[in-house]
Amino acid sequence: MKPYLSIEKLTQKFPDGNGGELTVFENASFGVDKGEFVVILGHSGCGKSTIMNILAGLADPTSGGVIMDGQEVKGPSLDRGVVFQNYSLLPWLTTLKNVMFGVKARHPEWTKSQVEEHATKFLAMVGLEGDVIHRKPSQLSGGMRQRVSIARAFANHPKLLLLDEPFGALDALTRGTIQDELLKIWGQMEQTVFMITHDIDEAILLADRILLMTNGPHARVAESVDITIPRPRNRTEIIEHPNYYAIRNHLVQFLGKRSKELAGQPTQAGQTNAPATVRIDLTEPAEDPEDKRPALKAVNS
Ligand SMILES: Nc1ncnc2c1ncn2[C@@H]1O[C@H](COP(=O)(O)OP(=O)(O)OP(=O)(O)O)[C@@H](O)[C@H]1O
Repeated sequence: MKPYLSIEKLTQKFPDGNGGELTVFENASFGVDKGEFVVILGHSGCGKSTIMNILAGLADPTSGGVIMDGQEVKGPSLDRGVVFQNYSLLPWLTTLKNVMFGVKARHPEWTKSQVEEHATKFLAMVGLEGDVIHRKPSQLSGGMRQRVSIARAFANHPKLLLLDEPFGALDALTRGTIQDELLKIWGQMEQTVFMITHDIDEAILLADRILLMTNGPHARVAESVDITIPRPRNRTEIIEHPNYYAIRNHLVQFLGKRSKELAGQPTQAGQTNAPATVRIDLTEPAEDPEDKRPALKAVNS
């Protein structure tokens, strides 16, 4: 059976500025299940934002396509919500009205008070209550603005929520608090999320699965790493889990070394670049009682 979101043989080429062609990625194929939180990690320039723009329907790939819930993704739609690093709030509307704006578009049949109640509920879920919701974005801190964009995105309950480095502009303390709020709100809804980040610890905290991209050009999604740490997760306790550093080391090693080694290998005609599944679980008993090595399995490789 096809996954809820299916990325099929996606290829992106751009003019390289010298009359030639830059192949960013080729035949990238992977799936995301309904309600899954998937994070993509890779070095600058490998094509993460390009994939995100295609998923959002803001750009067309050179070839290949994206199927979501049985339909091909074509152009932007309310079914796909995007949260960017720069908040993209409407500056002339209050916090509450910024959230209501999207809810009204999604549910045109709702009364004004239904829309307001729904928006207020989601703002409260990210800790914005009272007078603050009647302030305009310019009167809020960066962290508060990002909370508003998260509340707005979740309040619309899109089929797919795309997060493009949403915490990149925030200080570490605020970032931590909002990560917790994001986890809380995500835990209460069956929301499919696809997120870009450069922060390995953030990726482990939030994701069900992390997709690892090799360096470009000719980048590919080489691995899909299962995050074998039970939920609910919490920033301070997660590091105590036996799998935490084993997973972290695998990711660091991939980004530091293997992303370069695997880079730049053009695909054969017709080849599909599906990622290998990696599952690291030190809590699983080793098959051979004498074997004390970490349980590391690669499937489909
Ligand atoms: N419209 C465009 N025209 C030409 N080249 C482009 C265009 N958009 C992106 N590129 C090139 O495609 C490659 C991938 O860019 P992309 O922004 O997707 O990378 P990224 O992985 O998101 O990087 P970062 O982590 O720095 O945001 C880069 O080499 C970039 O220069």
